[in-house]
Order: sequence, then structure tokens, then C-alpha cells
Amino acid sequence: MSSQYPELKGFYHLRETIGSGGFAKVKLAYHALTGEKVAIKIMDKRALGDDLPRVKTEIAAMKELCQQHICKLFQVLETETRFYMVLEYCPEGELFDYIVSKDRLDEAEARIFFRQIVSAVAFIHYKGYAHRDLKPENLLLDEEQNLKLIDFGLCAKPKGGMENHLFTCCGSPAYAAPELISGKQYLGAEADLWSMGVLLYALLCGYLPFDDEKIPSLYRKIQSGKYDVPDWLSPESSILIAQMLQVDPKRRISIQQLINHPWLRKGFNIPCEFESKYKSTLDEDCITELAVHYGKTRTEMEEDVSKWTYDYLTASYFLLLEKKMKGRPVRLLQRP
Ligand SMILES: [NH3+]CCCOc1cc(-c2cn[nH]c2)ccc1C(=O)Nc1ccccc1
Repeated sequence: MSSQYPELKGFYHLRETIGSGGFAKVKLAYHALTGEKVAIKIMDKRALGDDLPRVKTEIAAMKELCQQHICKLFQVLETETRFYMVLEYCPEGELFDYIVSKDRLDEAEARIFFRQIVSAVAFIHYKGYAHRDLKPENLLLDEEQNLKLIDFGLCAKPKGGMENHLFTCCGSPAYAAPELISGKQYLGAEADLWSMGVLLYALLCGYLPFDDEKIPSLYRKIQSGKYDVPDWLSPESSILIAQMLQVDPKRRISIQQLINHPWLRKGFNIPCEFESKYKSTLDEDCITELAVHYGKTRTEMEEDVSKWTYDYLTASYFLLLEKKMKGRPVRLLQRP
């Protein structure tokens, strides 16, 4: 296997393919130095064709977006023919499959997931990004059933901030906002809020609010803003969904209002926190373990790690930190 991916030899032990979408293949792998599992997204440059800029967009975004509900990027490798992105492993798969397996979620369970989705989206908006492809296939579950947002290939960081308009029509039709599919200019944050309304509906109902095999009739349904309200939806759930699925983006609820919404606070009584739980200071135990392994002083190791080059050292630091956050020993497997 590694002969096919010589660049990974000695650094990662590749295992089975765990996902593939279009131009990318995602494989389970073990990070050799820590023994931690990772997901490696492998993209062939030739197969990417015009989609090559999407990879650059995704890499640049994921380097900036370190948060507990965003799939963590650990390392980037580029060769003549390929890109590799070493990512946080989410063993419980897509939220999409979880919803299908349960038909639909009850309000309490939907609320736990939706708070995590709001946390991730509020964070990327705060950092000046719009995701633009929010859907259950792009929300993965880690071993503690926490959601991790993936696929920033279509995200946008409008120049001059989130108040500036976007033009590209993109994302998955069933989750796309009316203003986005009507070819008008739109605000990324407002389009993401619509997609989150479709997501919440899918969590609570187990099917989509707007659906049709033919794209033109799907678009008409979206632009009508009319959808079925099943009798199992509580009045509070229906009100929140209606506030998000407002055809006029100016009447649509904002992320700031959503964070404090009574439906989201029910049973929690605290707003959705979206600040990153990742500390900006370096963890001493991880630095010490790496310094010993590489035969450097702690100061030298702090300088090297602080460059955040997203090479094997960056991955080793983050994965040691993951071990620590999961209460495992902060130890590298191979001692010098
Ligand atoms: N719908 C998800 C299919 C698997 O894709 C991934 C899985 C993981 C993953 C799995 N475990 N941990 C992380 C991390 C990233 C991706 C991903 O970005 N896939 C993708 C996105 C756009 C185009 C092509 C592929």
C-alpha cells in the first residue's frame, strides 16, 4: 500500500478507504510517532482539473479554523501529482447516515447536535468565512458523538469582510438559499443560515423541506419558501425553522440571534459557545516530549512548533495534544 504513496512511508501506516467524494479519496491511517488514528484525504491533481483552486481554498481555510466542532487539519503534503490532507479521524461517520438510521431525531437529541452545528458556523463566520455547503454529509461524528464540520472546498472569505456580497452559485441544491439559486448577489452568512434551517428540518423530520428529482421544480419550491410542517414538530421547533427558512434574507434570523434563541437554550440555559477550546499557548508536556524525541532544547522545539508549517512536526504536536485531551499518556511511540 505505501508503495502507492511513497511520501507517507515511515510517517503514516495506511489502512482502508473510509470515504470518497468526487476528486478525493479518504483513507484511515495511523500516525507512526503517536499511534493515533487520522483520516488522510488524497487528491490527484490531474483528476482535480478546474477544481484545483478548491483544494487551495480548503487548505487555507482549515489552517485558520481550529475549533472543537471543525475537523482538525494536522498536516498538508504536496507532490507533483497529489495533495494530501491529514485530518482528525471521525469514526462514527456522517450525520446523514445517523439520521437515516434513526428515521428522525427527537427534539432533545436534535438540539444537542444543532448547538454544535451553530457553534461551528458561528466560529467560521466570526473568522470571516462562509461555508456554503452545509449539509449532513459534511458533518461527521467523532468517537464521543461530537460533530465535526468538513469540506471547506466551497467556502468563501469575502474580501473586506462578511458584509461584502458573493456571486458564485455553489453547494448542494436542496440546501441552497433562494437568493443563491436566483443568481443574485448574496451574503455568505445569510446563505449559511438558510442551509442550517434545512439541516434542522432534516434532523427533526428525517426528510428534506424542499425536494424534487428535477432541479427546476426543486428551485421553484425553494423560492416559494413553502414546506410541509409535520404534526410531530413542536410549536417552538416550527417557529425556529420558519425564522431560518425565510425567503427574504433580510427577514431571516441572524447567527447572533440564533446563538441565544430560546429553542437552543432549552435545557441548557446557556447560549451556544463558539470560541475555540484550542489554547493559543503551546502545551509544555507535548513540547517536552517532542524536544526529547528530536534531541532539541524546549526553546528550540517551541520555536519550531510555533512556525505552524503543517508538516509532520505540526501533526505530531497536535496529535500529542489530542492524546492529552483524551487523558492518554503524552508519549511518542518511538523513543530515540
Ligand atoms: N461526505 C464525507 C465523505 C468522506 O469525506 C471526508 C471524510 C473525512 C474524515 C473521515 N474521518 N475523519 C475525517 C474528512 C474529510 C472528508 C472530505 O473532505 N471529503 C470530501 C469533501 C469534498 C470532496 C471530496 C471529498
